[in-house]
Amino acid sequence: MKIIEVENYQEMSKQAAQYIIEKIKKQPKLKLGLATGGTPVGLYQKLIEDHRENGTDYYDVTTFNLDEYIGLQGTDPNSYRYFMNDQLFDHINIQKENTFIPSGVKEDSEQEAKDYEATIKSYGGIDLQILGIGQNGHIGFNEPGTSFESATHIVQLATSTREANARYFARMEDVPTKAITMGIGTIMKSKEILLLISGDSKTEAFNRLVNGEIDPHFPASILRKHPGVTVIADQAARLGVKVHG
Ligand SMILES: N[C@@H]1[C@@H](O)[C@H](O)[C@@H](COP(=O)(O)O)O[C@@H]1O
Repeated sequence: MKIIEVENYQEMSKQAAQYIIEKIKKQPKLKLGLATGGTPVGLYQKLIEDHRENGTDYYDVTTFNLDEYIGLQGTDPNSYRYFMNDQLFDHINIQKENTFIPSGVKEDSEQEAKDYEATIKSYGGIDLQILGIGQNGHIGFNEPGTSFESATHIVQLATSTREANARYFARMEDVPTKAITMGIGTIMKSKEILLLISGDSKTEAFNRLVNGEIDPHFPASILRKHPGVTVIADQAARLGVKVHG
């Protein structure tokens, strides 16, 4: 696991954007895995700025998002489809039909999970997956205890995750209790992974990520076994953490 130490959120976002832009230049048909949450917002802003100023071309890029809430339509401002359109897709020249996000409103969500996994496979898999990390080590919505081999599936959200995401909703009761997420196995099949970690609320997660045991109770720990992982961590997230080994 390669760790890039940066000073702050802005710097993390800038370096992550550069990383993606370089990749797209080399591989215009990049299959790019994307994440939601507060962490990648700055990265998406940098990509938009760059697209405006330098014209980086997304026409042939295909994207796959990690997850979606069950029960929210794509037009719901709290859905991850809405978030992605609003924060990125509406501002670059990507073809909307090439942006995949699992649906949270299919009648048969188990089938939707299978179909999503099959779609990723039919495109030859993900070249570069962007990840954030939850305080409890979740990646996508893979909560502690999820099998490292899991494919896209339906999850019951941990109370701590619902609380952490409640800031986006009017009331705690409005936060969905379930989500559909790529599995840890799906994420691990990505050729390369770029994990972003910022802020003092993530210090413990950063410590466990780089120094802890590889254990399903801290899902992100499995990333240490992936040969192509880069972590960009800002100073607040690294505060006091020594990287061993
Ligand atoms: N499903 C998302 C994750 O993909 C994200 O990494 C995590 C951290 O969010 P944030 O970046 O807001 O701290 O929260 C959510 O639960």
